[in-house]
Amino acid sequence: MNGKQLAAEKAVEWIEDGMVVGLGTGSTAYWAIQAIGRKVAEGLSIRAVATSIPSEELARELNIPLIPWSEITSIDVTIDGADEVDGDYHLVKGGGGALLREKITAYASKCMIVIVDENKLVKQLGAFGLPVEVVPFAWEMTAKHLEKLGCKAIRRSHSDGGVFITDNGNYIMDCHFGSIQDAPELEQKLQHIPGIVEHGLFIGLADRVIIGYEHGTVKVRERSS
Ligand SMILES: O=C(CO)[C@H](O)[C@H](O)COP(=O)(O)O
Repeated sequence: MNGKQLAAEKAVEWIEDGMVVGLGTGSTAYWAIQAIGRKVAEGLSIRAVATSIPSEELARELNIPLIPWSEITSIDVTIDGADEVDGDYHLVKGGGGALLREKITAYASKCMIVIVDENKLVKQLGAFGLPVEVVPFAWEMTAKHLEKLGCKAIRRSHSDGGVFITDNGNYIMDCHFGSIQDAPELEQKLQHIPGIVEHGLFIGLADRVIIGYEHGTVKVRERSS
């Protein structure tokens, strides 16, 4: 098992019968969805919501019962990956472009479990370009406002050059800060720019971080509230 799979297998231990579960997005969340699918096949009774169309499709393939958002008031536990995690449980997310649905899901969750391999742990956020979802209207202007915060903002494309469009019909600007000195302060600044739908800084949302190491061990870190 690689570090991502180890973390995912550990995380599903927190899922109990009757829970509403949030399914994350990405190559680490993939392993968690697989493990949940296995448990459902063995008789675990849960209901789930997904953070992206690919995760929803995977859940369907594995017969994980999905429910509409209109039928729930909160989520018991969400298991999702991250692109960067610092020592204060601040995250950068959105490498897979699903940050808006991921943040809606994390915010609605009683417990957000973040699963990563050791490569995602950082002293300071920002080496990974911060994904910011923006509406297509006047996106060039929104990019200029983003760059005033000290980054280089690049509209995300596919390898064939086509513009990346999110599940919500928006663009992603990857904002290269190099290092983010004060993530909560940057979060506040981002809230004020019109045109931004959501950004990939997750502050105060992660409750537990599970780290899988290549040599086969797993560490669990709990955030004290
Ligand atoms: O935020 C995400 C998708 O929007 C992912 O959780 C993040 O990009 C980590 O992905 P991976 O587990 O593939 O490294």
